[in-house]
Amino acid sequence: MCDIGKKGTSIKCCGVKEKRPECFPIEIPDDDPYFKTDCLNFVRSAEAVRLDFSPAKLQKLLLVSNKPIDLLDQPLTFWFMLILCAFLCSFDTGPREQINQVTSYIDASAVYGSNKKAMDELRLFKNGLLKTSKFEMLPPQNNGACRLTHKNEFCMLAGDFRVNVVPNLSILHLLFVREHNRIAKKLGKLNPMWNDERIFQESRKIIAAYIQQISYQEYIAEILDQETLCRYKLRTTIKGFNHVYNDTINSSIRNVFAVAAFRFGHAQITSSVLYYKQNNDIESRILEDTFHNPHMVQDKHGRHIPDLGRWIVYDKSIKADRCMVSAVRDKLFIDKEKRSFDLAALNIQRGRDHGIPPYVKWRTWCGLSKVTSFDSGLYPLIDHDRKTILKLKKAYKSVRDIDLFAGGISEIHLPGADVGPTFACILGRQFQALKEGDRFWFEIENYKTGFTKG
Ligand code: HEM
Ligand SMILES: [Ca+2]
Repeated sequence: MCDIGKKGTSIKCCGVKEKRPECFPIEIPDDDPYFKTDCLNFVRSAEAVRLDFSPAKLQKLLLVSNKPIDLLDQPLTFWFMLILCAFLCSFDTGPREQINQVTSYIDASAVYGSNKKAMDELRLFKNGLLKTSKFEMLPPQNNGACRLTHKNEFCMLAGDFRVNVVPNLSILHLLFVREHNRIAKKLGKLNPMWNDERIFQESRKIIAAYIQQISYQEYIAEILDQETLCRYKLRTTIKGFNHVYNDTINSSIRNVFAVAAFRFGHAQITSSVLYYKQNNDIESRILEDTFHNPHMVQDKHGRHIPDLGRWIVYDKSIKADRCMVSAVRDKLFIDKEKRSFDLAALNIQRGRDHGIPPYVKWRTWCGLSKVTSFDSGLYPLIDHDRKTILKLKKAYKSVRDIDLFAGGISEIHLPGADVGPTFACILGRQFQALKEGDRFWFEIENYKTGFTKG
């Protein structure tokens, strides 16, 4: 999300005389249990042009005084003018769209960056290695926005700009950088004729395959139920090839996936970050102290990294229900002046910023039962418990107003899943597109871009 103004300064939308067009601040009601101010800063996502060549749009262009033109009877210049016009006209029409900052494909872009320039900055250009700093840590970045509380600590650089948000995220970035370098060293030894470029790309191919396999077989298989996994063909093969690629599938990230469904993980965030020590001792820090603070990772030259790793491996994640911990609901990115954000509110407002249709519309899109009322009549809410329905009724005047994030996160989970039916459908469809529309998917047989039979 872009909230950078001129010369890299943040855009202020609260307490300013003249609001900029990018501003869409959240009004805070007087009875808010935490916030004492009346305004929460919110900057709209950068807008993009939507090139609209839909049949409806073209038909509109072809109508002259409400009479359709005979298409078969037109000279070549007409077609040229038509295409030019469609292109130019689309610049100022159509709904507002947003821009992606990272590649949609599950291509290890969090490790290597989303473009060549970013990748080159991360490479050592020697023996296929990625850059690290002293004690095999991530390399430093100069203009990162970190809260440095201890001497000699630094903001870290990785393939994704969110690397410093919380320590448990930072160590996952680090894990894959170290693994890349471990593989690169092995490949270099096994293939003395390979140059830096070949070792680097082959190692990258392996890391990307690891991440695809872990995402589908370990993660998605855990968060979704068997039926959804089957319906959207999300399982990967254990052995051999799987020719899943379909060049008609659009693998980009659906707006609804990014602004609502995949944010279900925000309800799994815990209030503390823990060290699970080797001697079974547990140490914890409150989450809000760890935002953008590399201390837990870099303390004692990274001695606690395995302790953080043990925590994320051994501890069960919490249920993704409608409750979010105070550390992100009240104290997200809290600063010295005690200014903070509310992640649930940001999610809902981001949905409105991007113009996402409401909860009930997504149910229809997913082929789920119609909803026309909260708890009465022919089509009431059927995937929420009684207490939640009452809460939704209190918050929204009409059932048609329920924002997708609010309606989706509070659904009763499908058996064996971490989400309810609406989010399961949106996640399932997105993950299917990310797999079947990926020419470099790791299960595809291709001697250059894929793997040989093992
Ligand atoms: C402590 C952990 C986390 C923090 C502090 C955090 C914070 C944030 C923030 C501040 C945003 C931008 C909100 C906005 O302005 O719209 C965001 C976006 C998002 N988050 Fe999280 N998040 C965390 C964990 C997670 C997890 C575990 C998941 C999913 C499993 C997740 C999924 C997403 C998604 C999909 C977006 C939208 C990204 C985009 O459109 O570019 N987050 N998160
Ligand atoms: Ca990517």
